[in-house]
Amino acid sequence: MTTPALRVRDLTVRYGDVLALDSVSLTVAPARICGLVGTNGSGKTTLFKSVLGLVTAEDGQVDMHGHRPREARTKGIVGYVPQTEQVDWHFPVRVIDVVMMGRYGHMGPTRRPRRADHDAVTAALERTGLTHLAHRQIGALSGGQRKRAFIARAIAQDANLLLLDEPFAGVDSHAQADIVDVLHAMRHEGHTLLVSTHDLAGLARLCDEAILLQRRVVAHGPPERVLTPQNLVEAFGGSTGTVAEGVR
Ligand SMILES: Nc1ncnc2c1ncn2[C@@H]1O[C@H](COP(=O)(O)OP(=O)(O)OP(=O)(O)O)[C@@H](O)[C@H]1O
Repeated sequence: MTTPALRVRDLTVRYGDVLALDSVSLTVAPARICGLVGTNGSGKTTLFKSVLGLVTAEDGQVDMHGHRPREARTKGIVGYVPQTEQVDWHFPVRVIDVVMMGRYGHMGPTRRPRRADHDAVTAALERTGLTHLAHRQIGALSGGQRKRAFIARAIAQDANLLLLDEPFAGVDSHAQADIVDVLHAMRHEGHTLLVSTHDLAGLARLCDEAILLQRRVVAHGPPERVLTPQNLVEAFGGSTGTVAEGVR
């Protein structure tokens, strides 16, 4: 059996009295796109933070090809595309500098870019259609362009496992289709992608598999088997009719 790109076992995370993840176990095989869906507060970001080693688990284990989260993050084995709403856009930095940040794990402590780093940044800007905006301040981009800049950073990083937090939020349908193409190309090259999204209707187009999270894993498998009315009611509440409407 192939070694999973990501293995999470019995992961429990609490913030004080709040139980954010309750004994979550899952594995994702290499070169797969796995959608992560659930209500607000269902633990998606907490799962990402756990995989990145940014929160301390009460119990359980995460590993990526034998690497523990913190090590995987510092070695650039796992990469993260944040919700762009969480970023300080007044920070005076150009698009090309943001994308170069993806190369830090490949550089020595001096962080002096070499030829391979410049080449990787150029290629990532091209892949995301941002070459003409490379020298613009990141704060002067549109929402969709900002997302693409962070995806370009992740491409330049060349991480084995990539976590994308809501890459489609606030992005028009044209730009969404461009992002989906880039993500499919990354999967084709062997990257594994875990993508949190509220876009249930677009899940089957994007993903090979999906995880429905509600503090614990409600269902995990092919999107059409995960998004059943019963599972959706369990995760989102409401009646089967109203929830199922949302994914048509
Ligand atoms: N730093 C924190 N301190 C206390 N509680 C927290 C903290 N971060 C998250 N929580 C709580 O943990 C639970 C899971 O939050 P999390 O951010 O992981 O959910 P989410 O699925 O990413 O939500 P959303 O879709 O709104 O981004 C929520 O109840 C949230 O209020």
